[in-house]
Amino acid sequence: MADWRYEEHLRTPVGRGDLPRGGHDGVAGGAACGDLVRLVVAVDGDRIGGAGFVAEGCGALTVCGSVACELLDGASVREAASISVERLADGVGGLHPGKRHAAELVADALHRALGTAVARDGAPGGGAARGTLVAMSGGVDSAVAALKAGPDAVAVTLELWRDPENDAESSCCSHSAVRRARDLAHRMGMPHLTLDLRDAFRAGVVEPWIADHREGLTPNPCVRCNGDVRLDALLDLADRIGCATLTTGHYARTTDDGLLRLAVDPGKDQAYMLSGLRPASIARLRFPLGGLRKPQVREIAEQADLPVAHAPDSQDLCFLAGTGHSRFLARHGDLGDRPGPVRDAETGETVGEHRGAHLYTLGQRRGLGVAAGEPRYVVDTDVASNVVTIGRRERLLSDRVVLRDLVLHREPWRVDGVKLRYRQQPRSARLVEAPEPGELGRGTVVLAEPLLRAAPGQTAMLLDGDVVLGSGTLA
Ligand SMILES: Nc1ncnc2c1ncn2[C@@H]1O[C@H](COP(=O)(O)OP(=O)(O)OP(=O)(O)O)[C@@H](O)[C@H]1O
Repeated sequence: MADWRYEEHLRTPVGRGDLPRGGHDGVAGGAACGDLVRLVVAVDGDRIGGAGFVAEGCGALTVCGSVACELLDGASVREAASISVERLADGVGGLHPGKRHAAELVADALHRALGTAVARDGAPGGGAARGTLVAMSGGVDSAVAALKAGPDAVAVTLELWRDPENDAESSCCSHSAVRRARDLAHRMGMPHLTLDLRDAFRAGVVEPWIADHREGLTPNPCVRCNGDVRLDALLDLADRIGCATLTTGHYARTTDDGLLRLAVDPGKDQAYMLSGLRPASIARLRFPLGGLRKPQVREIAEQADLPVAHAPDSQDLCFLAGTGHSRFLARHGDLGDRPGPVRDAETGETVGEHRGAHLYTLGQRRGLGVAAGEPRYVVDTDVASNVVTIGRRERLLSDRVVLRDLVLHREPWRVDGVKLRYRQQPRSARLVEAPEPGELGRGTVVLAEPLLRAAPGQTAMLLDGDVVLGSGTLA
């Protein structure tokens, strides 16, 4: 027999149709399952100012919406962010497994609404700062970072990408990753917020990535995402929720004077992805994994019984998961295949056909479809004439790299190393031309030994030993 509370919520639902003015929407469900819930939450300072919902579909959805509104009544933002699927189900003495779906949808709608309400109306600098804001992607690294975050931590997951064809569901950008992260945080007893950054991500990361391909560049969207999109939004949220610092699962370290430092594990180091950050942002970041190696991280996760202890590492750009590079450009950037000639740099002859110059990058060796005795590399791509030129390795060797949009946080003479690709160890180098520290400009790096040229659009990270002094973009 159903719990009396279930019947009570069904008969007289709390907050049904009673949507607070000035509140923010969270919607979950839809045509696929026939259940749809819209929850509206208003935030006043660090408390919930009001909550209401409308639901279409099964009765359990109305019941869970009603339980959510009851729990939200008079709650602080942190208490609201702690409302888990379990709490919703417990509110009616447990739910039949077939009805759990309703609690999950209501939790999705609630946390979407709450995240938007806090991001827009939360009190900046309100209350004494306590604890850290932990960025959880649903993967093992950020779960372990969360374990090490200390008391009063609040977790947040960014919803960055949702494709109409659902193609990135397995990646850290996707909605299933948001659910996974929220469940993990709630298991650890941590409040969790969802922040919908899809518009900013599309405008600030995906569109420029497509535009760069159109121009024949090889962009680095992770650097842009970390710098301009997600960390700024996360630090703003930290202010609004009353957290002094931001903790992430990046493999990187910081120095006492506010600069980035390479991680202990060279195979996992992610300082490159963060090298565009301003020192003011770096000073607020905490990287608990910077001194650990990946097997140690998995061991910690296993000991804590985290279900993601053996989750695979993310391999590709998050928004490409399940789609692939060329298909994504065709679908989202109208940059379909455009066959053209592959020329040999030595002879000038056409030696094959490529799929579109925008799909190739300097230094690329595989996927050229050209049989030659000795290895051939892409030595030039020209999107205007749609020609890809290949040649011997020596054609790509260079000891000079020109950078644009270069920013240094210390004097140029300190630079003694550079990293030109994510998966490349730092190389000895010095700067012979550079803007003043803190100013944006052009610069020239001279390498101690010639190196295969990296593609225009890639990031160059400048180092003094293992300390990151700044970064620029290959011109
Ligand atoms: N969607 C997201 N929401 C919140 N934080 C995120 C998100 N994606 C990444 N992060 C944060 O950035 C860090 C580095 O992200 P990256 O995409 O490189 O993940 P990763 O190394 O695969 O880590 P994880 O195992 O936590 O997914 C994560 O550990 C996490 O702290």
